[in-house]
Amino acid sequence: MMHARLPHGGAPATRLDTHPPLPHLQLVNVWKRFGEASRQTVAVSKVDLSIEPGEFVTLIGPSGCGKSTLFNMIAGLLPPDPDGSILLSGKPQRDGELLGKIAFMPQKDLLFPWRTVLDNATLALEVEGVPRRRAREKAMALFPEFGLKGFETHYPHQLSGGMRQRVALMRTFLFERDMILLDEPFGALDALTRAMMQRWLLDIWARHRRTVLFITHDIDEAIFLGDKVVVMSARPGSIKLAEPIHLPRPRDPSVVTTPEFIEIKRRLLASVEEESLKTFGAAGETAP
Ligand SMILES: Nc1ncnc2c1ncn2[C@@H]1O[C@H](COP(=O)(O)OP(=O)(O)OP(=O)(O)O)[C@@H](O)[C@H]1O
Repeated sequence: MMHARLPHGGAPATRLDTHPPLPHLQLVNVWKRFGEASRQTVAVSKVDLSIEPGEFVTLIGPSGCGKSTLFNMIAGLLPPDPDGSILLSGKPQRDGELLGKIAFMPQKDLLFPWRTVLDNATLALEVEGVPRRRAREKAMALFPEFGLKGFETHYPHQLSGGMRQRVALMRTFLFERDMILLDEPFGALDALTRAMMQRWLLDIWARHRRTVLFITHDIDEAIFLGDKVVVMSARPGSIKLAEPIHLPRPRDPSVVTTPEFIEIKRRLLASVEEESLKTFGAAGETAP
């Protein structure tokens, strides 16, 4: 957005100042502690993170480092401790205010087995109060793009793993929010399906231009998809590293064999492994 500033005298400004857009999401000193005093678990500590409008950010970290806790706080499902704040487009969000403002897809696809693919896809819209007919029209328009045309009246058990994930993603996209959180959406898929789904998701993202925060355990996936890869430390999870990925888009699968990709991977792998070893060490200390 451009704003012309008028100097005090009221004469027209001689130059235009540009104000960069506000970050879509800002986490400022975000903490989450579970339990009381001596039995307290600090799941997330002093997290500072900024995500720009339209950015695709991938989040990676060792098991149990607090990724899902962070995700739940951003989705408005869990209140952060009062130390810090979460801002959406520059506006601080008080308790409960975030709920419903961000679309999210949890780790499990949560498709209802007794509902058809179409009825699963429209679920979030129905909950929002969109009339059933309108919800169905909106969903039907997305079926070809999500590779599900012809499967509208199928039931989840009749679909492959990749198709189920596409139904869950379609439901998330249909819940029309500018920001989408995806918690390991491809974690359970075989390598080939996963690679296909990654390319497909980038394609969808390029067309719909939502802001995405994507949790993964896979470093290649994090680099291939992301504009920025964020590495979380071992619990209590904080941001250890935020690495911008300048690989050109659209990204071809062969990018993973380029020296640039391999160099980024080497750096990130060292960082993630250091944290995983801490988790591993801590588990060893408490073992009987
Ligand atoms: N409701 C809760 N009560 C108490 N402790 C919790 C609660 N939720 C999470 N924790 C603890 O907080 C820590 C972070 O958990 P979280 O599920 O956020 O990690 P994660 O990084 O998503 O793990 P994974 O990668 O294995 O899915 C863990 O030690 C977990 O046991």
